[in-house]
Amino acid sequence: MAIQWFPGHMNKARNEIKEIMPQMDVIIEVLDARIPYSSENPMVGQLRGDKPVIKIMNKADLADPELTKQWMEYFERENGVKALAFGHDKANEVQRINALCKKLAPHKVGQDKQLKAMIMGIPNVGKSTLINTLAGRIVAKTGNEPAVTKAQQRIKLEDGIMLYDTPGMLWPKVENENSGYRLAATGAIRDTAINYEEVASYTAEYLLGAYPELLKARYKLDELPDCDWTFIEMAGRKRGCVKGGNQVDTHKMSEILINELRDAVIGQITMETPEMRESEEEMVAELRAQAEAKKAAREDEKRQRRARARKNRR
Ligand SMILES: Nc1nc2c(ncn2[C@@H]2O[C@H](COP(=O)(O)OP(=O)(O)OP(=O)(O)O)[C@@H](O)[C@H]2O)c(=O)[nH]1
Repeated sequence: MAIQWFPGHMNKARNEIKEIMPQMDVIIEVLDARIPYSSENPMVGQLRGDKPVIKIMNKADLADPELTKQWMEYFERENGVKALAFGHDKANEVQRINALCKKLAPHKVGQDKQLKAMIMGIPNVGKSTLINTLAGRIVAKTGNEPAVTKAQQRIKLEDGIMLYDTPGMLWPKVENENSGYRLAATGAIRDTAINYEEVASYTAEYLLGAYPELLKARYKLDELPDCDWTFIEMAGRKRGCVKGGNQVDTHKMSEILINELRDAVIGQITMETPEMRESEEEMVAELRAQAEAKKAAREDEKRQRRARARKNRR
């Protein structure tokens, strides 16, 4: 599934971040705890240099607590990275972020000093909600639709911290098709850009492997389906998604599955593990290398053709 969704303000954001990054003391990266790999912004890795990063595993109330723990340990193995998990109730967490910022940039703590923290995150991870909680007032617009945050702003927090907000960003091209499905399933991609049936099929296959009992219980299935489409069939009938000719309305059942996954009514589900990240990164690197080799071969062929033409002209 190719993702055709890249608002122009995201390009602008990249340039803005590049420009202000050198002044920053700490980067706060907001992730969706259900997809910690796919909701990572590649710009953080590309532009951070050796700046400390706090990874916020947001929406942890919707995610699998055991996997959230594993992800945090995994992230913290990287130099200068700390991870915190936040759910809906963020008010109690403000002190934890402030204290961590200060711990990571102690040279910016004290009278007349200002610690600059940049907050980054792909659309709809809950960045604005977190900013409002940190600020203790409404400074950022929140909403359930991705790409609500559009302009950059600075927010003065207590304790001498200046928070730099950046517009929501998704990367220019999602090279990993599986990430595309998971971003769509959890709601990071606009609904108009997704094919419900494809996303539901991917989701059902993943859930059958990782959380079969939750699926069985939620959809009151007597037995475990053997594949994604058997699941859509069985669950569709249980839910009364049937149209003319006693056919299952697969589109309707697909919508139900995705909406129930997003609302966590199936259970606390995480769609990625650190192992998946490792293997998919390898796959992406391989695909990239293959594409580059193909491009080099094409250019080589062109060069040879030009050389032959020159020779023939002589
Ligand atoms: N369950 C749950 N929902 C959350 C949490 N944090 C935010 N949300 C919801 O997620 C949705 C998106 O939140 P926003 O704060 O608008 O997200 P954003 O990252 O600023 O989005 P953009 O403006 O598109 O960049 C809203 O419906 C929030 O209520 C959380 O910790 N748990």
